[in-house]
Amino acid sequence: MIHMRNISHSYWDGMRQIQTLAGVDLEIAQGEWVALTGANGSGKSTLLRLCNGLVMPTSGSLTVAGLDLLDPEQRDLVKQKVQMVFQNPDAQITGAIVAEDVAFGLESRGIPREEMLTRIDRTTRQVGLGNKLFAEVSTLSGGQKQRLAIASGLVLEPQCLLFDEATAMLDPVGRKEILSRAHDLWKSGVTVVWVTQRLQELLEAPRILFMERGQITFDGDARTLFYDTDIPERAGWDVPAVVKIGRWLKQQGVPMQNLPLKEREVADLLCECSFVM
Ligand SMILES: Nc1ncnc2c1ncn2[C@@H]1O[C@H](COP(=O)(O)OP(=O)(O)OP(=O)(O)O)[C@@H](O)[C@H]1O
Repeated sequence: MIHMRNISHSYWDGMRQIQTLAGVDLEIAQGEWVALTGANGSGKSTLLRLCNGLVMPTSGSLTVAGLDLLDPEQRDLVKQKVQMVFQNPDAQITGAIVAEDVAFGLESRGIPREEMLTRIDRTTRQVGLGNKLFAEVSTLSGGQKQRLAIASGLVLEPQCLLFDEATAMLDPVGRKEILSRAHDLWKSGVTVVWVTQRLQELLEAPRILFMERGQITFDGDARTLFYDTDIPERAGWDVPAVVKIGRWLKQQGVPMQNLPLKEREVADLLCECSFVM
């Protein structure tokens, strides 16, 4: 789905070049859920924006959904296939009414009216806004606005959704809601790249990318990241209790593949250990 070869990128800040990505290689297959994390300024947003042509690499090759992003005509097609959800929904909502906002991308692509209505109806339901079609956007909660932003991307039937800290401005309920909608979409076959600073979201991700100074320095699963690298310490993370207990269990000889990522797994392991002790 996403193939990056030796991608570099830099910004010109008016005085000098600021290198944001330095020789990134990355393969993401269709249907994967990939969590992307790293310190502020490590290059996460730039990497994400490259994937739908919002920024262009300084060097390297990049294809998304089989299309070459360096070719301007193919780039326009990629922008349909890959949709992005930003941290602040207000920055991407353009309509005053829910249906109007969802319709915007379809109108600009000349989709026939009949099909537009079907798609708007389907996607607003998919994100739980079926009963808000004619509501004014200004009356929606933060979580509802973020769901509207997802619907407006989803209505274009993308193969991939990029979430750039899309839950950072939401309360725990709104956060759960968005995560669960994203999960449903992933289960239906959409590729998801999920930028986050939340360790809980990393623990639940099947694949994690960790970025440092414009490079991907870790690409693997949560067990390896939390139990077999010094990244949590290097990144200054306050690891969750489940990992603290897991590290103790590791010292007691529990094999890597059994180390817990969920609270339920801790309970199971402690029960087993108490039989052994
Ligand atoms: N439009 C821009 N012009 C100049 N420099 C930029 C621009 N956007 C980002 N940068 C710089 O590029 C580097 C990488 O930024 P990027 O936003 O990709 O990192 P990030 O990991 O997403 O950070 P954050 O977690 O703070 O969003 C930073 O040093 C940033 O200051």
